[in-house]
Amino acid sequence: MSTQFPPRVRLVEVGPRDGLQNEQQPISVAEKVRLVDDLSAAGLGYIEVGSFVSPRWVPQMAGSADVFAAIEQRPGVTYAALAPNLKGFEAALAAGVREVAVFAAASEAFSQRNINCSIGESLQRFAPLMEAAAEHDVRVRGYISCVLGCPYDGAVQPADVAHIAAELIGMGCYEVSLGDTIGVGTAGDTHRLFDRVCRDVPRERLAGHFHDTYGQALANIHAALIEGIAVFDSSVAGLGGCPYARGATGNVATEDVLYLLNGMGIETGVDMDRLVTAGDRICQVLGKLNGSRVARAMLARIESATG
Ligand SMILES: CC(C)(COP(=O)([O-])OP(=O)([O-])OC[C@H]1O[C@@H](n2cnc3c(N)ncnc32)[C@H](O)[C@@H]1OP(=O)([O-])[O-])[C@@H](O)C(=O)NCCC(=O)NCCSC(=O)C[C@@](C)(O)CC(=O)[O-]
Repeated sequence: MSTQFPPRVRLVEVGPRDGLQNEQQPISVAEKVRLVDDLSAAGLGYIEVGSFVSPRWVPQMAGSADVFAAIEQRPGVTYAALAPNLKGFEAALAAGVREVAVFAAASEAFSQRNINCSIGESLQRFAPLMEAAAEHDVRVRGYISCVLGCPYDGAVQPADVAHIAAELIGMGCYEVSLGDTIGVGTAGDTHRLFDRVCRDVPRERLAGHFHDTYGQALANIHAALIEGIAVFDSSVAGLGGCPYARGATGNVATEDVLYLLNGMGIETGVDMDRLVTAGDRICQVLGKLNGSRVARAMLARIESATG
């Protein structure tokens, strides 16, 4: 079998946002800034830094404007933030953010739990945001959660995901990231999903966002690569989880995705050693086990070599 894989993949690092949003313990602005700066120094060209959402809903993201003010903005790196509505967009704009992401869901129950409105209402809320973004020349990325299953509604139909993805693109999102929020999908599901969505949206405008709850994320990324998808979201050290999807573990670890891609000869521009160091550092700050198996293996090797 000869499969044509994309020669280059863009990694969207979501650790500082998706990774940290679920942490209960306080994390200082300085630590968040350090994480973002470590990640850009490792060569990541796209970093989701924070969220402009209600601090009552997601308290950990409350200081996002302060984080944006203090990070070192390297040329060529995109520093993005989530914005669920016009209020969030205006706050992001005031903080100097030049790229935002809106987020919808493929299931009604998750939409209600996550952003307190139906899928249709969420798209209506995005309309004035999209208008304002166009006016200020701010790029907008879109997310769809629960594309391979919902913790409340169960199965999700690929045709429904395709419909919402096409709506988001039609509204002006330059790319839509399809999120397996609870990590239940398999490689077969991933093939079927992208095969169906690509009938309505060009594959160049789609990304994959996999959580590793069932240990399937790398297999799903490989399946998506076969479908010609060349943008993947991941989180350093596998940090994360969604506050509105109980039991969902972190995103697939960036180190693990990088190891896969390096082994396939696919370019990313990311330096593994620096990335592992960045992940190790934030795990020590949080006092938690590193969720990347690659990082754990590399760190163990270094430890045994240095005695
Ligand atoms: C969307 C809302 C705000 C609706 O929340 P709501 O309560 O329906 O909003 P509202 O418009 O009725 O306003 C209620 C209050 O919130 C305020 N408010 C309203 N908007 C904002 C804002 N932007 N920033 C700050 N404050 C805001 C507003 O000003 C008002 O304040 P009050 O008058 O009561 O003092 C709320 O549900 C919310 O913030 N949800 C957060 C959802 C979230 O961040 N979830 C995690 C990220 S999504 C995710 O992780 C999935 C993803 C993307 O990674 C992909 C995947 O894996 O699936």
